[in-house]
Amino acid sequence: MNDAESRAVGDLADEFLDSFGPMRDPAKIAAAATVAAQRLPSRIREFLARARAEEPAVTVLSNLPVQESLEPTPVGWELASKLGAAQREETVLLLCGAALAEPFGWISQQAGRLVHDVCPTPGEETSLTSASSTLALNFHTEDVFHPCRCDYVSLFCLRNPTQVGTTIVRTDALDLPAEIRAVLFQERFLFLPDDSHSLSSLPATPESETPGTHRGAVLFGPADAPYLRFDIDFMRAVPGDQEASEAIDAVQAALLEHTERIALSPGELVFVDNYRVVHGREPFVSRYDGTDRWLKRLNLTRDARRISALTGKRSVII
Ligand SMILES: O=C(O)CCC(=O)C(=O)O
Ligand SMILES: [Fe+2]
Repeated sequence: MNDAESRAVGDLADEFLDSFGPMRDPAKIAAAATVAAQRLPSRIREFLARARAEEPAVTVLSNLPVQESLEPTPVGWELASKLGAAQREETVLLLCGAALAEPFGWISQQAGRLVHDVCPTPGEETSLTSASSTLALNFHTEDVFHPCRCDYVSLFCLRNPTQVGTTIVRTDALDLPAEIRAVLFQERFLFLPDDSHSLSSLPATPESETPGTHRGAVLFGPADAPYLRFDIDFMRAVPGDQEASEAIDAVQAALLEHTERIALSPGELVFVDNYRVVHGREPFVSRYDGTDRWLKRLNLTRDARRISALTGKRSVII
């Protein structure tokens, strides 16, 4: 966006923050953001409306406002939450996201916050969560286990001094043999909650000891341009199904052949279509000196009523 549009987004964020203060009530904030997003510059609303209609794999907004006086990168989301770090940037993400789809969160993830912090955390360097650093994050569908997982995962870059790449693979790029595709279209796979979810907040399921486990297919939707659900670290074939297990390996191998990278710069916001793209992250070295990479993250659904239908509650926090 141009500088005038960027300023207008910043002004709208300030106005929103003045009216609503820190984000305490997620349902109220999400609804208010959807209304306020109508006042974003028209070119941005049109751009995002087109993205919603045409389903591009990734959509990027650039030149969004990030304050010169941005505070040091917090060492983890808990501290960020306690400090209320980068509230203005959080609001910018919320407003832009709400122009594309509906914000929601998880009670089991980052304590039910609507906007998350993605920054390296001491002790988590090799974890399988966004708080890691030295270990690459494998390609994954965000929240692969859940039927209400987001349509878009949005990542807004505040700091990325060493240009660490977010890695992606477009489902359309995968050229899998027909017999493997046929297996992947069948519900022969178990998807598990990833380590960013606290298991105690997830419902127990009969299918497995792990709460929140869900059975489903890897490919679904349009036969000629299928949607994908995949996370090598948090899925497995139904026990005893060797063919399904081999199909998982075939997908993982294909993903590694079609890797693209997006190294976000401050002020860039990427909306990753969570049905059409899997994403991950390159490894990097964290410094914990306030200059580390820092993103804000927001989950977006195209239909929040799906959440109410499933949970039996009118809530934007699953
Ligand atoms: O840090 C990134 O670029 C992506 C991390 C990630 O997978 C996520 O936050 O969902
Ligand atoms: Fe992710």
